[in-house]
Amino acid sequence: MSNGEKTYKSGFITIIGRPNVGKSTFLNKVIGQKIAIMSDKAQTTRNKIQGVLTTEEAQMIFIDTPGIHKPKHRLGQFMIKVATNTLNEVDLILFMVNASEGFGRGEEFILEKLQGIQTKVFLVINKIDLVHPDDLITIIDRYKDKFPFSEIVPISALEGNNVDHLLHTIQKYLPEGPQYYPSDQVTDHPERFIIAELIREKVLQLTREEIPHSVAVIIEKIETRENGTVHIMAAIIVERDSQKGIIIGKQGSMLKEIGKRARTDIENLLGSKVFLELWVKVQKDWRNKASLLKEFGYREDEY
Ligand SMILES: Nc1nc2c(ncn2[C@@H]2O[C@H](COP(=O)(O)OP(=O)(O)OP(=O)(O)O)[C@@H](O)[C@H]2O)c(=O)[nH]1
Repeated sequence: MSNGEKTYKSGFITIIGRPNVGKSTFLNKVIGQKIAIMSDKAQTTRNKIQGVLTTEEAQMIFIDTPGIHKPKHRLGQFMIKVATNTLNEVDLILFMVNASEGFGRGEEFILEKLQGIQTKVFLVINKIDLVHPDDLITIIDRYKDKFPFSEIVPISALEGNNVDHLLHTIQKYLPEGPQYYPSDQVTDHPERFIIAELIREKVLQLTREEIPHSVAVIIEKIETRENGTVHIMAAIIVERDSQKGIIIGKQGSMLKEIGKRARTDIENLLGSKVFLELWVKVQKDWRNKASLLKEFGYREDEY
């Protein structure tokens, strides 16, 4: 464009990294807690959009890359080939690592997957609030030789340090492009997914370390009754009987609390009264049972 006017930029970005490195924290920081629901839009894209950041200069669409984070399970294997396709199709990859943890097999696995990928990769070193600045140099040196990263950006997603700098750097690398989504859209997750995540979040919050992140929530029914109340039936899937006991709690007290807190959030989300029915199901080793993946909503043709 002439007169020095800036052109609009947009692109698809995926954040990869081992569990717990802070991917969700970063996205929440960037996108905020606001969730716009688009219930009438079918989930037809292969990859879930996790959030959209729209500014006057650019639009960044963060998408998930299923299959790259959890190589140990068949769930991962099942989706790994699609992960590779996704990595080649996005405009930028953010490889996030935890500054307070050493380089491990998880990182190595991901770097192997990145070999031969055409897309540019940033190394995002998160949780710098946990390390001494001198150590940061050592961490950077360690990673620098392992992969030709386009940029190395240390941040603290939790405290917000350097997050703006990362966003500016991302913007520099994005191609010229249109604003794909309306400005007020932050995510296109269907309601089902968000509701499941809200329930899962309460399970993890209230049970602290006792229930692993692999706990799944399946929304079995969402129904709007004539009086406008939304009835939701959801199953919390755990792998062990002992975990079921923890989630139910003494005389059902834990499950009741999970339900109460989740209901409040869901009511805020939907803007209507919600009747939430929760139950806990033990499905041993569910992540390794390929036949069950379909039941849990992972369909090969979607990924
Ligand atoms: N000190 C510190 N903690 C952080 C930072 N970012 C994230 N965390 C914490 O690290 C933990 C994991 O963060 P998440 O954002 O859930 O990590 P994730 O990568 O999305 O994890 P998965 O969903 O399991 O893949 C949480 O307890 C966060 O509060 C950071 O910059 N500094």
